[in-house]
Parts: sequence; C-alpha cells; structure tokens
Amino acid sequence: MTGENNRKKLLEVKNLKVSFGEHKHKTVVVNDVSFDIYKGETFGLVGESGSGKTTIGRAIIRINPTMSGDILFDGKKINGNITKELDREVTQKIQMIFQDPMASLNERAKVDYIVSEGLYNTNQKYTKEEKKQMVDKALLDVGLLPEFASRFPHEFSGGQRQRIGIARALIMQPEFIIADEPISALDVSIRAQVLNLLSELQKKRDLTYLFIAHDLSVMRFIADRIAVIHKGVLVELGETEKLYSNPLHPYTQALLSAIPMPDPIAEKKKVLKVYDPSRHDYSINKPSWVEIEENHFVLGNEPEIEKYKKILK
Ligand SMILES: Nc1ncnc2c1ncn2[C@@H]1O[C@H](COP(=O)(O)OP(=O)(O)OP(=O)(O)O)[C@@H](O)[C@H]1O
Repeated sequence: MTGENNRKKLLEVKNLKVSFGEHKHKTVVVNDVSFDIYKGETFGLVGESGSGKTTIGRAIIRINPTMSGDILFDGKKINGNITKELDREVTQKIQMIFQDPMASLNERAKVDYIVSEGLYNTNQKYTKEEKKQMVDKALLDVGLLPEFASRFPHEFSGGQRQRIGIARALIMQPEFIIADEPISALDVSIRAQVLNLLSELQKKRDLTYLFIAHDLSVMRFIADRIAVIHKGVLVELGETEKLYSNPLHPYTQALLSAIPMPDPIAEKKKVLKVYDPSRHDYSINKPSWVEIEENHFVLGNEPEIEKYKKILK
C-alpha cells in the first residue's frame, strides 16, 4: 500500500452531522464524523446495529439530508445546494448496493428494466440496442446470463438477486460504491461468492468501496481501513490489521472481544471451481471456470456453483 500522502482522496467526509425529527423530537444520529476515503481502497464502517452506519452511507448518496458538515467527492462539495450538472455527475459516479436483495428489487419490473433504470437519469441518450448491450454486459460481469434480462426478480435466488443489484450499480460506470451489508441477508453458503465478486470487480474496474458491515470477520477480509462507529460517533479509525491486532478505543476492544471471529480462510481452506465472468468468451458465449485461489475467502459455496454449472451448460 502506498503512503497516504501519495494517494488521491476520492471522498472526504468532514464533521458530518445527521439528525432526524424536529424541535423536541430531534435526535442526532451521526455526530461530527470525519474520514477520508482514498481512490481504490475499501473503507469499512463497523459498529453495532443502530450506530449510524447506514445513515452515513445514505448521507453520502444524498438520500439523507445533512444537518451540518461537508461531503466532498473528487474535491467537490456534493451535499447541500449543488448544480444540476454536479448532481447528475455524482448520481452516476456514486452507486449503492443494498442489504436485502429480496426487498430492494422492484418485483413488478423485469431484470432489464431494473438494471438499466439508472441510465434514465443521465444526460446520455441510449438507443434500445445500446441499452440492451449494456444490460447484457452488466449481467455477464456479475456472472449472470443475458437471457435473465427478460425475467422477474422472484425467479432468482438471494445470491442471484444481489448480483442483479450489483449489475444495476455497475451499468452506471461508477467510481465509488457504497455496499451496505451486501451479504448479511444472504445464505451463508453464497456469501463468499458475492464478496469475491466485489473484490474482482474492484480490481477490474478500479472501484473504491465504502463497505458497511457488522460482521467483523467479513470486514477483516474485505477492508483496507476501518472506522468504528459507536452511537453516531467515530471512535477509532485505522488500517485493518493494526486495528484488529491493537485496538485502542475501549469500544473497539469490546467489539472485537465480544464477537467470535473464526478465521474462515484457515477453517475452510480448499480450492473450488467457480465461474469467472471476466474470462467468459462473449463471442461464442463460452463460460470459463477457474479455481478459487487458496487465499480467497471461501465458505463452501458448492450448491451455488452446481446451480451455475447447470445454468451455463
Ligand atoms: N429516516 C429515519 N427517521 C428517523 N430515525 C432514523 C431514520 N433512519 C435511521 N434512523 C435512526 O438512526 C439511528 C441509526 O440508524 P442506522 O440505520 O444508520 O444504523 P446502522 O448502524 O446502520 O444500523 P443497522 O446495522 O441496524 O442498519 C437508529 O436509531 C435509527 O432508528
């Protein structure tokens, strides 16, 4: 990892405060939180349920209004009043992947509409054919077949639905993705696949992630640096391994000692064959299978792999 001074800050959160309710009922749920995220890194936000992690993510994507503080993307302030042009740019460049793929997809819409919906909010006009190609590519990039585009969400498993959610983000050509507990609602057997997919996509597309999770073993696997949030306040921020080996704040110490942290790599070290969308031969629609490297986070994903084998035959 290069020194912080040489790296470009992609996102800067400065003294962020978010509150809900008015007057007597006003509650501050994020209080004076500051952190920077560097281009290409995975920045983790951990903390127990209700600590304010999602609220921070939603403030960055501008679903939650900020009470005070600044959010800068690529050096430009993106919260509060901004120009229409910047609003469009940020809407495209910052995407979010949601926790529950069963709830976050429009049940009445077909996959091609779900995946391409964001394109309507861009300045660019695409022909039907261009849009179809973009949807096909986004689906292939997440390991799904283009023919799935004409199906409805209920026809898919949880893991496949989360892949559709990832395709919906990818089609926008984002630079920054907020992944809010992207695997916690999934079956344990397929969590590793989705994590691996996110890692591969990050390398391939030079993505920067804000990864929100409460599972500390997942966070250790995925994050380069971690911020610990406690009751809306950032109590500790550090490089992942340093934070895990030497937590300084009592809350971080409690968090790390309270939660059993099995080492999934040591426990389930084996090589599995998986479909690798990046090696898919599009010209003859020939899928490619690769063996997961030993150091990948593997939690035994055979059932899903078998499913893929059938689908891709
Ligand atoms: N729209 C809202 N209106 C009022 N209160 C809200 C709203 N959204 C979140 N909150 C409150 O803000 C606090 C922080 O919630 P948030 O969802 O950010 O926590 P979290 O750390 O992401 O938790 P979880 O892991 O359970 O999602 C909670 O007390 C929640 O009830």
